[in-house]
Amino acid sequence: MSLVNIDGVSVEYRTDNGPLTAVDDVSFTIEEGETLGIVGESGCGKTTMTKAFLRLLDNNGEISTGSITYDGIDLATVSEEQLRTDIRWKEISYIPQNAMAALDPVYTVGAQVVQVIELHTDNSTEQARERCAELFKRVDLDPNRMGDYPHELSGGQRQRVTIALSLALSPSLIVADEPTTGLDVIVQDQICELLAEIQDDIGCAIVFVTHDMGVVSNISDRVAVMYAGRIAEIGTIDDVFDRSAHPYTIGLQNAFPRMDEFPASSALIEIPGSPPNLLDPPTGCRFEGRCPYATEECRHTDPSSVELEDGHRIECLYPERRSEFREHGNEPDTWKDAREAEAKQTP
Ligand SMILES: Nc1ncnc2c1ncn2[C@@H]1O[C@H](COP(=O)(O)OP(=O)(O)OP(=O)(O)O)[C@@H](O)[C@H]1O
Repeated sequence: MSLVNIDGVSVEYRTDNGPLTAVDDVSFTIEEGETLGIVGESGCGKTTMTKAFLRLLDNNGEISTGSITYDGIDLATVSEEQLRTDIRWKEISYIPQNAMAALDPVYTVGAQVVQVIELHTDNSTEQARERCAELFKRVDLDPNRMGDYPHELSGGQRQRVTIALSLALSPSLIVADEPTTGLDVIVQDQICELLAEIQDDIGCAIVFVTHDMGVVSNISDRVAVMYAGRIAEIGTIDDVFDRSAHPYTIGLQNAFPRMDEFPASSALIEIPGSPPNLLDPPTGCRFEGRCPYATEECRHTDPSSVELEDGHRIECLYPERRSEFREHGNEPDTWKDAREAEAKQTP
């Protein structure tokens, strides 16, 4: 049985310009003990999707349809009280994008971890402090830093504190939203390694959000590629990287250097254009305007999810053309026509 079942979930924000559907009818599962990477360009709905798990959405956002089932509980509709007492931290914890914003500047970092332990367990303050010191050691922070304020730590150290916090109650699922953003490459690697070690230790599942295909290929067992609020492709690392079937996935791979190739064997190719405005998404396939293989049909018909092999799914009208997409998808000329079409449209 899957740890979490996300079924037909849409998330809508109320804005001055009307409703904006940031996540649109998305379905996938999270399996026990796996790392699921969620990847896609800025604004495609990754943060919104992950915040929806714990109903941490901004005040103007709500889950408008669908269910998110964890251990028989629908996280989309469970009471705030039950979510707070039984789920957040204990079962599912969240590592936010910006560690500085997540930590309270007026309390020491140790006090913040101790408070979470005291609030959710029967531990005495003494026991909670001991547990906090253990957690600090686990994330390679000197327990003497427990008395420091967030601004006294480096960015990487602050992110280690949020990881310690996320581990405090040994959850079954840690949701990490771009935990390495803003950190230098060496610290990024260290944080990814730390998360992988922790997963081995406590056997939790991790959802790892990033816009970087290189990072996702390094850390994940499975990958969901999001585009304009939808899941363009989902599958194992091998499905998504070696048997990519959606032109968007191929385009994203072209745009990032491969972690296992240094120096890079080919020049990076950007995907022309930009994602659609989610206040007024186009009819048909959302990637149509940027896709080198798009047809007239793509402009009118919304692709539904097609399963290619066990668990490998894409939303594309042409699953049978996937070998052709793969064969030519990493050639600059393939994307040139789409670039020229885009240039013609730009006044
Ligand atoms: N509070 C909000 N009110 C209105 N629109 C929002 C709000 N938060 C996000 N959005 C919009 O929802 C869409 C998805 O945003 P989201 O932050 O989930 O994407 P993302 O893929 O995580 O982007 P990034 O990588 O930049 O964090 C975007 O169009 C964004 O502008």
